[in-house]
Amino acid sequence: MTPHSYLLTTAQRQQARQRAFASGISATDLLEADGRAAAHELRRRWSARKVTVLCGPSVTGARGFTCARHLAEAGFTVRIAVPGAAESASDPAGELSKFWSIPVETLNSTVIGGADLFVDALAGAGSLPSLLPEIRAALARRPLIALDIPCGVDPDNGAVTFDMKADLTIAFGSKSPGHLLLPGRLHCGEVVVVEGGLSDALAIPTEPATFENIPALWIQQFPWPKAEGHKFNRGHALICGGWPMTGAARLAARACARAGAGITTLAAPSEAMMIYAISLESMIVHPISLPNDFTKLIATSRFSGALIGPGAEADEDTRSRTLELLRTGRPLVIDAGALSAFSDAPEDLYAAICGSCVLTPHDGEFSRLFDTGGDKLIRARRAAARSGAVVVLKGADTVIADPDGRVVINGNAPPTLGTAGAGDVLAGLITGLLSQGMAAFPAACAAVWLHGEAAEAFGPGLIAEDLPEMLPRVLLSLLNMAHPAAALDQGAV
Ligand SMILES: NC(=O)C1=CN([C@@H]2O[C@H](COP(=O)(O)OP(=O)(O)OC[C@H]3O[C@@H](n4cnc5c(N)ncnc54)[C@H](OP(=O)(O)O)[C@@H]3O)[C@@H](O)[C@H]2O)[C@@H](O)CC1
Repeated sequence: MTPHSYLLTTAQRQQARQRAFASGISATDLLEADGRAAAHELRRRWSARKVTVLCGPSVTGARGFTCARHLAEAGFTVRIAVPGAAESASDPAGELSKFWSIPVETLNSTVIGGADLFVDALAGAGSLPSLLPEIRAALARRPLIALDIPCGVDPDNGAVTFDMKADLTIAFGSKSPGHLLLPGRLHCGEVVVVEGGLSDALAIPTEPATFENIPALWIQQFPWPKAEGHKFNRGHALICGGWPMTGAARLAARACARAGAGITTLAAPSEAMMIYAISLESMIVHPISLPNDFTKLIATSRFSGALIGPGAEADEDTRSRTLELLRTGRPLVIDAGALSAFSDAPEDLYAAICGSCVLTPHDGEFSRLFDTGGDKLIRARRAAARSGAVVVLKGADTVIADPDGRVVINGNAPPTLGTAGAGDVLAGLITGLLSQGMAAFPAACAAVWLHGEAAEAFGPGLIAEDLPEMLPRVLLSLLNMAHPAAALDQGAV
């Protein structure tokens, strides 16, 4: 895992600052570097104009003061406004005030009026109920740039207590979970990370580690086809099909094959045999008629990864098949009906999980199996620790948690992914990667990222069937990132 995708909580940032102080860097040095970097980013985007910087009493407020000075030196007409009495503005760095030449004013309609640009350096100032509606309305009429994170967004979990939306958020050194988790993400606008005063080395956090889902996290482990490979050693995936909802497993099977599985076998209820056989031309469809057909299939098949749940009834049959698959010890994805089949006794599922296993619940399925208290990071982390499986807690801000405590937050999913069958495709993608030997946590992260990229590449009008068909394009750009020379060989420019 690369340090560049670390997401730092407030406590981890404070610890990083303490490490910086212990290494001889002063608070003033850090704030100067952060303020200068923020001003540089603003100057890159806007020419000199009238800007009002709203500074709270926290470290973010101090960054605002420093940024304001750098903007003034660059020719901007700058006003500084603080909530409450101007004379009560604190100086967190202790020494910074000697650099201020701009008068500090009380935040009110007058100081807001006439500005072309606003900088929100209020983070950590609480919910600011004192910001009057007319001030908020004025702020909404001009570009609003937040330092660290918009006022009212909790950096640790994305909870929102105050409705102020930024057009751009400037984060220092790394993002925070609140930049990616909903609803906070919707208040951040574009998020840009600038290099502030804290070096990467100082910012590497103590546990628990949380990351943004970027290819650098897992690209080295991605199972590209090998020159000496053939279909039997590229991964053999077993997909358990349902009836009468056959679409779900068919979508999963297509995604699984597109993710690179050399062979995809579908275990099909005999009533649905023809449907599966006709629509999945390159796949092996294996009929399941008698009660022990499934047992025989998994005893004789050399599958290296399996999926159960899409389109399956949440009943005793599904439950016992899931347990049978778990007993093989081979990599397994448990989704949809196979998760809900354990609603009455989730402990039975936890007890049976061993080896490489991924659970892919949406919020509804999650609530049937796990404790729903706490924010999304807490819920996913606790569920992974409790079950011993990698948990993919789906949503617009999908969180992937490993039982060892690592968590990844995904940020590339467009709203079009909220469509029937998209979850089935994701389950198939994970299965395809698992069956090729990729470990459960990176496989889940990679699949979630590919899923988001495929939807983004397709654009508006997406239905789940489009996702597997977009994968070749997305995989080619991933190959470009991994091995630029190899991608050139395939005609990429
Ligand atoms: N072509 C096919 O064959 C297709 C087959 N499919 C198959 O259908 C099966 C049923 O899947 P399912 O997810 O629709 O139903 P189910 O498990 O009853 O949960 C639904 C309840 O949970 C809640 N809920 C909360 N958050 C939620 C969220 N993010 N997404 C969804 N629900 C959420 C919500 O409760 P509410 O918020 O309404 O109170 C809702 O009422 C499954 O096997 C799947 O593979 C489909 O994939 C489509 C294509």
